[in-house]
Amino acid sequence: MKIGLLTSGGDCPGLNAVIRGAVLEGIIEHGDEFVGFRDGWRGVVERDYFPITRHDVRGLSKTGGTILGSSRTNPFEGEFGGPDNIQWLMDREGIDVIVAIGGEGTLTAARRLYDEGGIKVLGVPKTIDNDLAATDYSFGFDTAVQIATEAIDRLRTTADSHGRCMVLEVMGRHVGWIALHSGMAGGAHAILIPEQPQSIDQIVEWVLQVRERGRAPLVVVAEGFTLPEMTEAHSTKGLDAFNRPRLGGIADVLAPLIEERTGIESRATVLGHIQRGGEPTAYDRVLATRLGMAVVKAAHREEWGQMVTLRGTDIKTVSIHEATGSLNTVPQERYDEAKVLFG
Ligand SMILES: Nc1ncnc2c1ncn2[C@@H]1O[C@H](COP(=O)(O)OP(=O)(O)OP(=O)(O)O)[C@@H](O)[C@H]1O
Ligand SMILES: O=P(O)(O)OC[C@H]1O[C@](O)(CO)[C@@H](O)[C@@H]1O
Ligand SMILES: [Mg+2]
Repeated sequence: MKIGLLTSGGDCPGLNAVIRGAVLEGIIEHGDEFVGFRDGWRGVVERDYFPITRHDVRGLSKTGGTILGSSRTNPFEGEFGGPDNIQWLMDREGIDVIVAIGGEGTLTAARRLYDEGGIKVLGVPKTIDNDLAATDYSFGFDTAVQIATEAIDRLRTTADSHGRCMVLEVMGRHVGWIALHSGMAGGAHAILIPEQPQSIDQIVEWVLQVRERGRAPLVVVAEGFTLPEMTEAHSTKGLDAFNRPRLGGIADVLAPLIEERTGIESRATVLGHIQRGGEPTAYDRVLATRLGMAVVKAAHREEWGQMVTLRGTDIKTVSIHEATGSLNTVPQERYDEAKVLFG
C-alpha cells in the first residue's frame, strides 16, 4: 500500500512521533511505501510531496514541530484543489490513502473530501487545546500543560518576592483545558476559560481573598476567555490564513483592571507559542506513536473516512463525522470542582 501523510493546522508536539509510528508500522508490518505532502493540504493541491523512508524517521519521536511542515491551506481551493484533482493525483502516483493529521478544521476538510468526492482519507487528531470530540485526549495537550505548569511555578516565586498579582495567559481558542489543568497543577487562585465568562468583580474578589491571606495571587486565563460585556474573544493581531481573528492579549486587558481595582501591582505574561514548541512529553510521544501505528492498521482494514482515537487506554477508530460535529468543552462539573480551590 502507498500512504500519503500530511500535517495541517497549528503544529503540535508529537506530530513527528505520529509520522514515525505510521512509517515504522507500515514498513515493518506491511511492506508499505510512504510519501509526505509538504505543508498540509498545500502539498496536495500544489502537488508538492516526497518519499519518506525508514531512514527519514530515525530519532523523530522526541522532536517538536513537523518534518512535513504545516499550513492552513484549504484543499478545495486553488488550481489543483477539489476532490477530482486530488483523485487524479492519487491515481497517477498510486497513492491509496491520504492520512490527515490535524485538528477540527483539517479533519472537516478530510471528511468533506471523503463525503463529496469519495477520496480515501483517514484522520489522526492533533491539538494542544484538547478541543476535539471523540477522543479522550489528544497528543500535544500534555506537553502544553507541562510547559504552562512550569511557567506558573516560575511566576509564583517572583510574584511572592514582590507581592504582585500575576496573570498568565495560555492558549485555548474555544476551550479552557490547558488553563484548567495547568492552573490546577500549579495551584492557581483563579482559572478563567472561554466556557465560563466571569465578571471583573468576581475576579477581583478572588484576588483580594488571596491577598488577605498574605499571598501573591496567580490567575491563569485562556486566550479565548471573555468578560460578560465582551461579544467576542480579545483580538488585536489581525486574521489568520483562514480569516479567523488571531487571539492573544486578554491577560494584558485583565492585569491593569485588577491593579486598578485592588491596588495590587499586577503583571501579565502571555505564554504564546512556547507552549506549542519543543519536545513532546513521554506521554505525548507514546500516544502519538500509537495513533500513528493504529492509522496504518486502519488503512489495511480499509476503514476510509475514520479517525483513530484514544478511548480510555485503548486506541480505537471512530467516524470523522463524530469527531468534527462538536467541541470537547470543559464540563460544568470539572469547572465547579476546580472552583473550590479559587481565591
Ligand atoms: N469546512 C471546511 N472545508 C474545507 N476546508 C476547511 C474547512 N474547515 C477548515 N478547512 C481547512 O483546513 C485548514 C486547517 O484547519 P484549521 O486552520 O482550523 O486547523 P486545525 O486542523 O483545526 O488545527 P488547529 O488546532 O490549529 O485549529 C483550514 O485552515 C482550512 O483551510
Ligand atoms: O498562531 P497560530 O498558528 O495561528 O495558532 C494559534 C491557535 O492555535 C491553537 O493553539 C490551536 O492549535 C489555538 O489555541 C490558537 O488560537
Ligand atoms: Mg481549527
